[in-house]
Amino acid sequence: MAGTDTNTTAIEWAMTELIRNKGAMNKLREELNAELSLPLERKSLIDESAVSRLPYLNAIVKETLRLHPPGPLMLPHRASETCEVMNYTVPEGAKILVNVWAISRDPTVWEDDPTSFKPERFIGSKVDFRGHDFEFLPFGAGRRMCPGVPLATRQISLILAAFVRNFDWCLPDGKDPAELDMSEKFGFTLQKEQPLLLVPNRCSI
Ligand code: HEM
Repeated sequence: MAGTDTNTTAIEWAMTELIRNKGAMNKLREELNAELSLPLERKSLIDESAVSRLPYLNAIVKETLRLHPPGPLMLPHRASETCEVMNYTVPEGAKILVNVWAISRDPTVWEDDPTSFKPERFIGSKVDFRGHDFEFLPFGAGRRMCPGVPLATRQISLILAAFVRNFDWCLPDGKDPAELDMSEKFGFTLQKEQPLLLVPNRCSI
């Protein structure tokens, strides 16, 4: 699946959600300013080692991957032998597509308003994307799980942190974020149908 479309799609969706959820954007900026407040750090790019000290940023990355998994059907798998899954027979050789998009919005698993962007649901939660929590599989699971997880999560976190720490963002022409078109373009990756257009203003601090 590889890492350009997937990473850019995740960052675009994260910024889309943050621009619509001012509270989350402000909370992230507060966390970044509090954690990275040394004068030297303030001037430099955000260091990779800082990411582990930023729980709200990590929660935002997870919540974005939950609501907008860049690989909505993972990659096709093939059953190596006939097996029974929940009273269904899956014949040997069948092509299997796992609907990660639907699983990560399933109201029987995600009870707290599953279609809303709420990074807080991951604060204090052990649910992770390492392939052990089957309700949250943005990178797949098992032997063919995405090998790019460490690179992807670092890149997405660092880019988002740099965006939010250094700039105030708004929509062009004073457009109201509530009116943003949230349509998805279904394909190999789950892109935004209308690309996100934002105007950056340099932050004063
Ligand atoms: C947000 C970013 C990314 C997401 C959501 C993502 C998601 C996925 C998913 C769902 C799969 C299929 C897993 C399965 O079928 O069990 C996959 C496979 C793969 N990904 Fe990623 N990926 C991302 C970034 C990357 C990056 C950065 C790289 C490499 C630098 C990468 C390389 C690969 C490769 C090589 C495979 C095929 C693995 C195999 O078939 O054995 N991915 N990815």
